Amino acid sequence: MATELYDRFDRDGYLIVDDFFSSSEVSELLKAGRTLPKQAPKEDRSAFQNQNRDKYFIESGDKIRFFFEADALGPNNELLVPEEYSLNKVGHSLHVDHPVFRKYTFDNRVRELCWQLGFQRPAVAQSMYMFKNPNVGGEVTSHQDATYLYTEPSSVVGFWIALEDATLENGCLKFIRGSHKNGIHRRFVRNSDPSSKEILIYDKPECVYQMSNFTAMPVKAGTLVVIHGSVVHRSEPNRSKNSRHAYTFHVIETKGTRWSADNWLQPNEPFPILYER
Ligand SMILES: O=C(O)CCC(=O)C(=O)O
Ligand SMILES: [Fe+2]
Repeated sequence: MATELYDRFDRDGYLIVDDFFSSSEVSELLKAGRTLPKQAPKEDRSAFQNQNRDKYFIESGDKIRFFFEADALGPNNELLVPEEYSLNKVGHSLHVDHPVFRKYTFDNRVRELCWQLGFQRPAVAQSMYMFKNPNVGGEVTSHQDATYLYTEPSSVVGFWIALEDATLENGCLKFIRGSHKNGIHRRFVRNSDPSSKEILIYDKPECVYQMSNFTAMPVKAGTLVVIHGSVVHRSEPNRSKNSRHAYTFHVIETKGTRWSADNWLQPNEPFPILYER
């Protein structure tokens, strides 16, 4: 592949595509996202931070499930903030089970971009709506997406679409430019120890990355950020008054690759494909 777009992605490990969705399309996605908190469970609130011990997370691959911000819940899981500001994210089957998110995930512009990146038979493995709400919106610690969504050989690419302006104040994405060239540093896998309470574990300790190596990527609503599976990225907590909603989904190559049996996400049906070359 010798497109300029591919060359930039290959050099940096990420790609910024301005105005990927129009403002009226962004409004439709935002409206769908803003109705999600009303559908969240009123009891049995599962904070995102409890994912290791939580079956709620591991079973969410083919469901629309709700993950609360730790700072939004009190000791008895009561809401400490208004319902609309309480969620960290919703995942992981919006691209299958929600008509609006399905429509934009399987949009021809997404297919075209996958084509330009060289995908042969791309499929969508998962999707998430990220809220990053004012005050409570937590940090996303430095990571590589291939740690969580691993194919052999690695092929995952994230599509992250800002539905509100992402700024330095509300926790825009930050990247270590070029870090996708240095391999996958650790994996998040199903625990083979049946006696352990932890269903999912990391196979290696947390990596330490130099904060000064990160480049912040503030973007306008409607911008697509394409994220290489091996590029190190993060986002800071939102301590501002503005939310930072985003819709994100992950594409994998299904031709000539194998989905890892160790991944937390194990599909009951084949992942839906975008096209076959
Ligand atoms: O929305 C964020 O802050 C992080 C999202 C992310 O890491 C991803 O979509 O891969
Ligand atoms: Fe990520």
